[in-house]
Amino acid sequence: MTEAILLVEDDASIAIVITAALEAEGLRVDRCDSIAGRDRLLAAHSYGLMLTDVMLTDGDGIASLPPVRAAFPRMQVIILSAQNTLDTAVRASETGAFEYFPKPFDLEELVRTVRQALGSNEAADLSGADEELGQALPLVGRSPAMQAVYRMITRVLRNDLTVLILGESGTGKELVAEAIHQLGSRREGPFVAVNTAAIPHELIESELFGHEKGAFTGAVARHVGKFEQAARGTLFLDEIGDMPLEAQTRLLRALQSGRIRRVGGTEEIALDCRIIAATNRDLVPMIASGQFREDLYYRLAVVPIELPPLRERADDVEALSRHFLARAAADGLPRRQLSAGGAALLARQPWRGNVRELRNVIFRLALLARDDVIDEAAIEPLLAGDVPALPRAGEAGLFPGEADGEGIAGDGREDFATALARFIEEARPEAGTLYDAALAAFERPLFLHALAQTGGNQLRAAQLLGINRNTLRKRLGDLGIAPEDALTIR
Ligand SMILES: Nc1ncnc2c1ncn2[C@@H]1O[C@H](COP(=O)(O)OP(=O)(O)OP(=O)(O)O)[C@@H](O)[C@H]1O
Repeated sequence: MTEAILLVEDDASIAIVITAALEAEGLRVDRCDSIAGRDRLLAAHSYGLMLTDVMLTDGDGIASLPPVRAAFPRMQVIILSAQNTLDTAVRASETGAFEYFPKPFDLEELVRTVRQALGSNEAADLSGADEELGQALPLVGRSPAMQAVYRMITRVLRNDLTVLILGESGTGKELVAEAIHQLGSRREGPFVAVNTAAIPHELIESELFGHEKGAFTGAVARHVGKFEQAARGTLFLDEIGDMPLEAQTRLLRALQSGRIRRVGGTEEIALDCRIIAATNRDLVPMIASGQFREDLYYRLAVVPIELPPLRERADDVEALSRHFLARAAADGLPRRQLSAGGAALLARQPWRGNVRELRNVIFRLALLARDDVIDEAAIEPLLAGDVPALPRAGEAGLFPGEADGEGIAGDGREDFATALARFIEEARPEAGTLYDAALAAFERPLFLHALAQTGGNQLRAAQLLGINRNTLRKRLGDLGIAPEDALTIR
């Protein structure tokens, strides 16, 4: 069943037009004109998608979005705005919105995008449709190993027991943590994920516990840490095996006492979140060598859930592959089928990067394959690593060698400066055009690469590049690149 849409728009005429267009498509739309109205509807109903204006009567639709995104991570968001400034576009893209529509917009394009956004939800749902846990679980796989994982998940849904998820990188640890949150009793609260390995050591405590203004040099304002941000929800501590010892000690103290104190603070704050930790490290030898606190291990591993590597559940590879093909199609890539031979070949691979690697291979196949049916012949070159690192548009580029798929840096051994010098010498662009020509030569493979990585999704490509989406759109136009060009790689 298609999910309902929440429209937050205070311009009545625009709201009427959008509602009519979506209802004509058989979609159900609930409407409100303020942030307060939005929050009331969100608390009472479930939506697959929210369309929101930015300037609302009682506040800013973007600024008020983060808690909504955290509380309803599966709900897609499309931002509509008349404030077509760079700032609004940047802020919209920072929220991870599915799309950003500057007003006036093309109604047909909006309806198409709504369908696409809902489609990506449905694709995510398809997988778990008849699993024991019902529609909401986005985990795919019916192997005995995954059945054991599902059973463990069901055991922690109606309690707050601390869960430790163990498994190699890419086995789906974060997905399991999200599933526990979404299906569990804290689903109305936020899911806050922290990658402890990605935070500089000296900032871990302040990130987790927060700090008071002036607690240390640079602490110019009070900072609310992840524990507090996760109030009423779930705190996911990823890569726990990489946490420095002092932070482990503080974490242990927090878990033991059920209270935290901000760095530099005196006030004790009661913990109100479920803790899920994960690691791809083998903690037992780390305990033996003194790198990981044994008492913390036992605190965290109240309920251990072990995700086996994909090579030990080869039975799941076919279902996962089909699932990712559906996801790719929902993301706008060509819809592909997998032949029986192709599925068998994929199931035989070692998948050292586990499900993440399989996912990447399937997305690349969806993008690169010449035929709609993916068979052994289409898969083999990818497994052999026989794919150019940077996709090309299928036309001669400005850099020598680009037309041969070698990208900007020629044969890959040449550094960028040398390639540029060679370009200036050999391409001999007309006087006054050198800068633009060089920029185009640099941007073309870069943008195609970003589009290929994101399945042609411009918003996500812009996020990957770290540039504004409108800038990307404009440059693609200037360069004559259509997002589909990323799909034309032979
Ligand atoms: N059973 C599954 N069904 C569907 N998708 C999956 C499954 N397992 C993993 N994935 C997908 O594979 C990718 C990697 O999963 P995830 O990030 O959860 O792995 P991880 O174990 O947390 O990795 P890391 O240790 O590197 O953080 C994600 O895109 C995730 O959605």
